[in-house]
Amino acid sequence: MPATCGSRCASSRRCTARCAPTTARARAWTISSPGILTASAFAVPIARQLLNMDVPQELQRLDGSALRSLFVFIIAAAIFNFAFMAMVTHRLLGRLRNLSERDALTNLFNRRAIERDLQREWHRWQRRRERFAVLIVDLDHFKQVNDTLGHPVGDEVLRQTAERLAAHARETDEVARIGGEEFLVLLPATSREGALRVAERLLVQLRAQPLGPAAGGVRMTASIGAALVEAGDTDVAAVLARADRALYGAKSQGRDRVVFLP
Ligand SMILES: Nc1nc2c(ncn2[C@@H]2O[C@H](COP(=O)(O)OP(=O)(O)OP(=O)(O)O)[C@@H](O)[C@H]2O)c(=O)[nH]1
Repeated sequence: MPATCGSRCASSRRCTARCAPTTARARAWTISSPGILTASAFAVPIARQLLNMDVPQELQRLDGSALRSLFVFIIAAAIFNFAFMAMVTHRLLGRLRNLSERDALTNLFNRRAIERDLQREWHRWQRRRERFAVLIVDLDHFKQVNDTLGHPVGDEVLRQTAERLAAHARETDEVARIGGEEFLVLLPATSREGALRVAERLLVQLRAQPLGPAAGGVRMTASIGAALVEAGDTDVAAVLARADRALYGAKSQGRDRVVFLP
């Protein structure tokens, strides 16, 4: 278990609020506005040049219908260019967003993304009294895998563990990698019993089958600290602190188990 576990929730960086619905548009504007301003700065002198230009003799000789065709062609080319650039920008923004929200090794949500979603659930809880639970899942004795089979196999263990967690969480739950061998499962709109059922299922799925050959065929277990949002909680950090303490309890009681606090 990382040494920082106990202090995690005291950190304001971990629990920073990000308001999901408005940020995507705000981010897109922040990224594209310098481009728009630069383009405008160039557009004015270029337009002046064009207005001052003499019409070439070849163009002067064109009749009405040829001029119309040329005009239509120029407009069509401009529209095509605009649509193409808009599509490229849209794809790039999508990729950027994906990169900023995903863990590079496992492709699960990263800490930043799950913090945003934790805040969203916190607001739901405050507005509608909809309870959410968190599970902190920490692999047992993972260091031994690295020490005996090497770091690349350790990485594969993390990847395959991530796949199993994601495959056996509920459709509406979110799984994130928040540290080396530590994962967080966010369970929206749930009860203590519901969260316990999911936690037990994840433990069974991890220990039931050894991982694949690329992960050394090792059989991994995990310890889970679980917590449900309570009336006395002042923020998300309070819930995470309880899950952290529960995880510590699961480790000290012998690992491969879930402990629920309070
Ligand atoms: N392969 C690999 N190892 C990592 C990564 N991130 C962290 N680690 C290793 O994970 C190990 C975690 O060790 P510990 O915190 O002692 O945890 P543990 O061995 O699972 O022990 P318990 O949690 O107490 O059961 C350390 O050896 C880290 O170097 C990673 O991305 N890839």
